[in-house]
Amino acid sequence: MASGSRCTFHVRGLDCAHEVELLRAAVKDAPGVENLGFDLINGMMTVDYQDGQVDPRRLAERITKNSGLETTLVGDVEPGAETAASWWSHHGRTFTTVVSGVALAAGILLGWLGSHRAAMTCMALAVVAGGVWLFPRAARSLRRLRLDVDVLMGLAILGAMALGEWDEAATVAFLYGVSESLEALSVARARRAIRKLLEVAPDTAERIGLDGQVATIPADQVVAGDRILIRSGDKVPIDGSVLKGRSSVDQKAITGESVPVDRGPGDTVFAGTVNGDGTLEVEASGPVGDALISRIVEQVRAAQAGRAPVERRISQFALVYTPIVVAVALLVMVVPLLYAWATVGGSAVTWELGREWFGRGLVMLVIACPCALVIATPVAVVSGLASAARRGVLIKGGEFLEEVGRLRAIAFDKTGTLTLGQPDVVEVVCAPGHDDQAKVLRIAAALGDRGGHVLGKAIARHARELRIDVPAADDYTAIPGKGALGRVDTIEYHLGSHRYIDEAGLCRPEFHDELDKAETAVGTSVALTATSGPLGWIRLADQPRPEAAAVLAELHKLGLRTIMLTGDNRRTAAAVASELGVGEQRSELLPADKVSAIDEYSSLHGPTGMVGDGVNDAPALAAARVSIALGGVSSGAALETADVVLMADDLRRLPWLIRHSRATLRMIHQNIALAVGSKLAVLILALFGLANLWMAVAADVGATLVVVANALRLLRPAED
Ligand SMILES: Nc1ncnc2c1ncn2[C@@H]1O[C@H](COP(=O)(O)OP(=O)(O)OP(=O)(O)O)[C@@H](O)[C@H]1O
Ligand SMILES: [Zn+2]
Repeated sequence: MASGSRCTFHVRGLDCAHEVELLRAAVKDAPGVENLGFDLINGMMTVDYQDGQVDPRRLAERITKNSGLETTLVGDVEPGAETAASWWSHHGRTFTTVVSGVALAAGILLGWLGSHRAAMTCMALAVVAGGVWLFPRAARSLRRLRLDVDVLMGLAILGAMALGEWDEAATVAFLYGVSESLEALSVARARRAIRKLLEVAPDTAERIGLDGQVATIPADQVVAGDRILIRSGDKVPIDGSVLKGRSSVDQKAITGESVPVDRGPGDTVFAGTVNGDGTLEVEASGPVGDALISRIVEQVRAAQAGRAPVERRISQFALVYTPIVVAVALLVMVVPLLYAWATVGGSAVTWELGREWFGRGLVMLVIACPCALVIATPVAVVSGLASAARRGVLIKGGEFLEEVGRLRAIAFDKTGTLTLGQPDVVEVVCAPGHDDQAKVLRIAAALGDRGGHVLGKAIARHARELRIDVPAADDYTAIPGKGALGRVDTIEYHLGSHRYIDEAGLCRPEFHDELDKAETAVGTSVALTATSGPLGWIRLADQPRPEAAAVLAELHKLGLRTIMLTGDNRRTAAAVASELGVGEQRSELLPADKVSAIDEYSSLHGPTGMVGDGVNDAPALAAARVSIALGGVSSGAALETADVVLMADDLRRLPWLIRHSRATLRMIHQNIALAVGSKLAVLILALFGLANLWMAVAADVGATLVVVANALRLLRPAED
């Protein structure tokens, strides 16, 4: 199979669902093109293609020619050209709409004053000004036999002119201009909101030179290893680790919570966060482009480029809806005439009758436009994604926003998710017949040091705190969900759950009973054995997250079921579950068992999401309808793999996320109902000859306006 490449284009005027259709059509037959992505917020389009089959520059020319939208390959644009045409590309539509509106108003006024010729001229001007964008696009669509908004509106305007209804034609042209400007404005609004996310990092940094002199340089010139001075009250310009100084840092830009965190030598600070009252000297970990905030912005950008499933369904609906309404419109235009001719005869087919029904048909052509309907979803989705990002919740696409809103249950991993994941050793116990506690700790630490398991690492840390010399283990092998084995001084040892050493045949009856008893105490006991038999066990205790109980209670109030999935032993699991008030719990699960538990739970209770810390729960996260990772600030891995990332190392945003997703879904549904309802109302009025063209367009524009305004409410900064 040929491998694929991706190229990105800047498309001038790409800011609504409508242009997306034009662009899709423009590349449809190009060989080698595999997948298209659209970023309405930044006016970008990405094309995935098979290597060697597509010349991106030629493709840009082709798209420009076929769609009429000026398309340039990113990297090819000279900065000068960008600004030259930009006033027109940004404000051109608004400008022509205003001209059209003024001409229309003048025309109406002159009409009242009885100056009919002058009024007609003004109306004609209003049509031309309102139609400069519309007619060329409509012509292009017609050539490709596409019935889109432009074609329908264009036909309505021409039809009205044919009937001599100049004021109607002018009104339609003007109102359509208004609706287009509104769409562009609403997208510009969302675009700004996302850009604001980026702007949290300052443009300059203060670099400390080798001679100790401080120089102000552009932030994007910082490279890994630079020493950066961050004064009290300043924003941090780059990600890095503190070399000198101590201060509190407000991480709101990243986590959405303005709880200051203490930072001193060795700690990490992030670009975009705000330094408190100390001065810090920081070693940059890399260029600004690699900073966490840049990655978040990149993810949000990519997220809103995709289409949410509701959006896709609406587009499909529009694809059917429009031709049907157009067909009805045509029937309305001809059937009454045919009927009159068949029943009464040729004399009944009068100019008056034709005019009447032709007019009603035109109204229906306008109703056939799916505008408000199509814009209803993307604006809501983009607003929803952007406002979530502002609160430290990174959602990887509209589909996940939608899925979260539909969840019926949430599964939680235990360690690191419902608990802090920082276990401490509370007890080291020797097996019957042994008495060297230090040896148990030393060997366990040697194994724990090799792997990445929290329990093993905690044991190793504890041993070092007691100044025990931890030897290096050889041939370390981890057995996920069970334990690990390895060699210390050529002797093989096993470290793991009681179940693991039972299954490995390494347990002994007396030890078994004592360990069983010990497991009634708080915490998790990890057993250590040699091949000759048990040496002892180490009990570790982890703290529940302080916010966990309240979060679980709130989720229950929101009507969600909760379940805890853990590899830990039954008693510990039960103790944690009852302390926190988790709905259900399953224990002693291997990673694969967690996957089947999620599947089972989903089929019993409906869509189930999974919350984990993204460290060792990847399979279960992947199995869930939506995977939610917490602690984006502390684990970069979570940022890449989970569908939703709570940037703070904290569960409190979870109920907010549920409410937010549900609110977004509700808003989308309201918007759709509104758009469809207003169409239906006009349709019925039109059938009875009670609606005219401007009413139909006004209903469309009105609905678009309300729908967009409604969706933008999601961007409102709220206290929570
Ligand atoms: N590398 C290891 N070192 C020591 N013990 C281990 C190791 N791997 C697993 N265990 C043992 O197996 C049990 C289950 O481990 P596992 O890593 O599956 O837990 P988990 O499912 O991640 O826990 P939780 O569900 O609480 O997050 C642990 O409680 C521990 O006793
Ligand atoms: Zn046993």
